[in-house]
Amino acid sequence: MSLHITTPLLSSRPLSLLAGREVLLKMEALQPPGSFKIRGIGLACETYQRQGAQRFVSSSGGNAGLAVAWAGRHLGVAVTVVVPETTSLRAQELLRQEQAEVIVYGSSWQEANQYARSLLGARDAFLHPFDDPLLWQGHASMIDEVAQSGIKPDAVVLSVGGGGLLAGVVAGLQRNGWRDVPVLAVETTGAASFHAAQAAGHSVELAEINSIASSLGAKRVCDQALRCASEHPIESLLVSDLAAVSACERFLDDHRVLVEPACGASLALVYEAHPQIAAYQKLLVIVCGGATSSVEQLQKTAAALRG
Ligand SMILES: COC[C@H](NCc1c(COP(=O)(O)O)cnc(C)c1O)C(=O)O
Repeated sequence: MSLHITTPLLSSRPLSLLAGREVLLKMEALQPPGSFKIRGIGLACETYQRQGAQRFVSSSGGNAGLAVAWAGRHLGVAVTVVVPETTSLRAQELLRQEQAEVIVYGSSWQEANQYARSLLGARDAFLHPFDDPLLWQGHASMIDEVAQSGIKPDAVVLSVGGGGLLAGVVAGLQRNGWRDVPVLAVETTGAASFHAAQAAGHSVELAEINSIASSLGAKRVCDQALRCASEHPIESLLVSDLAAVSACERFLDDHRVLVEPACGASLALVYEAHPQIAAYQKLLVIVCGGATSSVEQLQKTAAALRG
């Protein structure tokens, strides 16, 4: 019994009409903790529990931390999540709702992460939000499900934060014999760590993150994401914060599902008719989800961005 669910693969009528091509949606927003994260985090937590872990420790104030908290509650393992002061009260509330111990420490993820690691004892397992082979192996299951449906996409659209979703989807494409299916890897312009690494030809750390898509806010992508870029066709694309938020608003109307701007970034390729999608007839969008938004927050952010 896995901790994640098999999610719907929808053919979106409104997005297909808008794009003039078939747009398929892998609805990871419907995973119980609210995002795709539970696929990889669930596999990692089950593995670490089998290896004797009696506590899971995470430094993610976002959806990865929430997936760890959800997995711990279902596996009967204690969870401690260390989050920076910038973490929203809503995110902290969601973590506590899953019975996780929440420690607020530091003004950045880096500080919270260092403190989280300092707490680790012999019986603890640290769950990294994106840089762990078990995460990539678990995330790949979403592509297995697409292959099992008998539908082969011409390209896959996904969002990039630290690169764990990208690494998982590429692993899934390769293990299903789809090395010819390119990935359109999307970031917001203020969180473009993968784009910077691609341009530089090596790993790059951004000086700062400057995007409302906070769940994409990793200053440096994992090395595995760069390895994927050297062995699989990947195009790195950027969208604005406004395009990402507008996509969330339109998606809520079109499909009645609220997602974070991190997910809106991918949907924006379709809603903004990005030229890069014109080459593909059957487009698969990973609707990665995200639980730390609210309708009120989305509307406030959109209004602020529109000025
Ligand atoms: C800073 O945050 C990293 C990570 N969120 C990552 C994330 C991504 C990107 O996934 P990644 O590329 O990090 O594996 C996409 N879409 C959503 C809704 C996400 O929450 C976290 O939750 O700690």
